[in-house]
Order: sequence, then C-alpha cells, then structure tokens
Amino acid sequence: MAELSNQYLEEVVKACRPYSSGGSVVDYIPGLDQSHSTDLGVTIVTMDGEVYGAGEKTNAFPLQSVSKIITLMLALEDFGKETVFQKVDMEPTDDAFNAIRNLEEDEKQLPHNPMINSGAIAVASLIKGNDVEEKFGRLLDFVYKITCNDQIEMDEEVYQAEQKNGARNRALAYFMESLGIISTDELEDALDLYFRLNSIKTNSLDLAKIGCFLANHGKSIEDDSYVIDPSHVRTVKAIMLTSGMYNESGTYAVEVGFPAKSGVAGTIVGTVPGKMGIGIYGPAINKKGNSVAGGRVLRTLSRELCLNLFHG
Ligand SMILES: NC(=O)CC[C@H](N)C(=O)O
Repeated sequence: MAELSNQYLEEVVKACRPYSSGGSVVDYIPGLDQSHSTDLGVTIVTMDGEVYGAGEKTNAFPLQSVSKIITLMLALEDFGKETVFQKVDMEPTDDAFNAIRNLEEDEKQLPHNPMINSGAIAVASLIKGNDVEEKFGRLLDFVYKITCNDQIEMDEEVYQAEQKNGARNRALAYFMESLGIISTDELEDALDLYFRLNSIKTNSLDLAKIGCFLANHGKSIEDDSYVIDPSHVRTVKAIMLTSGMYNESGTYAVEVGFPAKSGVAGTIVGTVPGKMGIGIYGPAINKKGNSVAGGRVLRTLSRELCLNLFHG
C-alpha cells in the first residue's frame, strides 16, 4: 500500500495528467478554456485534519454540478427524505445529465435522481426562503459551515454565462412545471438558484473539505459538532455512489468503490467514509461530463491507498 504524502500525490498527478488528452474543456465557462486542458490538481483532507495536495491544487473553478450535493443536503435537512423524494426519484440512469427524455417517456414522470440537472432543479425548488437572495444566502451559509471557509462567493461572470446558456435547464424546469413537479410560483426562483449554485467559486481544498464532511457523517471538520442529521449524509452518499458520476456511476462504483460527484468544470469530490475527502480539478472532461484525468486519479488513489469500500 502506498503512503499518503505530498510527494506521493505529485507522482499520481504526473502519471494521470497525460490522460487529459482524452477529454476537452467546456467552452462556455468564463476563465476555463482549452489552455487549461492539461491542468490537474488534487487536495486530500483526512479525518484527523491533515491536508495533502499536488498539481494545480489552488486554481479556482465554479462548483457546477458538485453543488447538487449541497442542495440535496439542505433540502433533506429542511424537509426530510419523504418530501424530497416526492419531487425526484433516487434511481441511477443511463441518460445524460441534462436529458429531458425520461420526463416525457417514462411511466414515472419524475427526474431520475438529484444528481442530474432536472433532479437538482426540482430539489432547488424546495429550498426555504422568502426570495432567491435569502434561499441562496442559506445555501452559501451551509457551504461556509461545511468548508469552514466564509470567503467563498458566487462568480458573477459565470452566473451570467449560466443564465445565457441556460436554455436546456429552462426547458427542463418548464417541462417539470407542466408535470406539476415544480409550481409556477417556484419556477423562476428554482432556476435562478440553480444557476447561482453552479457559479459558486471554489478550489480543490474546498472540495476536499466537502468530501471530508461527508466522510465525517455530517460533522463539522472544525469542532466535530453535527451540521446536519447523519441519516441525510448516508442518503447523499448512497446517491453519490449510484448516480454522482452520471451514466458512468456503475463503472466508478466498481473501479473506485466510494461515493463521488463530478461537475462540468472537470471537478470531482470523493468521500471515503471514516477516512478522507478528496477534491480534484482536471477540466478536460469526457462526453459523459466527467474529468478524464481526474477519474484516473480517483482510480489510482483507490487502488494504491486501498480505499475501495467493497474490498476486504
Ligand atoms: N454537469 C454539470 O456540471 C452541469 C452543470 C451545467 N452548468 C449545466 O447546468 O448544464
């Protein structure tokens, strides 16, 4: 078994970086373009508070779909499992993350799960608050508590790009309105909230802390007090394992063997219960929306540090 250290992580980054040639960087996010295609950064925060990092670990990027786990946690805390899973199902899917097909064609006309766009917009419609500012403020507060970093903020330029390129997400929201999943009153706030959440600016250390918080069963990494009910954290980790890497989640469950969630900026949060959180930034993504080199890092760490939950 390898020993975790900064030097070890540098070797992992060096070995995995060439895999980024198998993906490409999305072209609509301000600050991210092909010149970043070989970027690869990793931070690990262990349960005893040790921090290890390598590569472009301090680069900033928007949270994108990693925010889906934040929204889900707060909605579960606000309403409980029963209410949340009336708006969204908890099943994995072979559809793409922004698919609309199942909402029309499947017998159960619900988003498959909260890790895809339709599901996350439906969950965002639940977040409590008098207006979108208050709702977003609550979510940002929650991110501060999880990461112990109150400097995190929304990237205004990314937010504008999300709105400008939001046709598909608007279509999903309006389709869900037609099905009665989202009410007319909730719709604009839910979409606005979704765009803002995608635009929260973070780095791989913030991601690793989110992973560590989940690994710590919902306890603050600072003082060990519960920030949310541990039963909700169990639900979120189960859904990350089955759906967090979209229609590659089965492969990740087999080859990595712990819960993870990706975002279209090429980020991944990994959580190894009782052990550590892993934050990865590697903007070259494959067609399914997952970081190619980042996925390679997860596989390597799982194998070499014996992190697969289903081994032994
Ligand atoms: N996969 C993702 O990270 C999706 C987020 C992206 N902004 C979208 O809504 O399409």
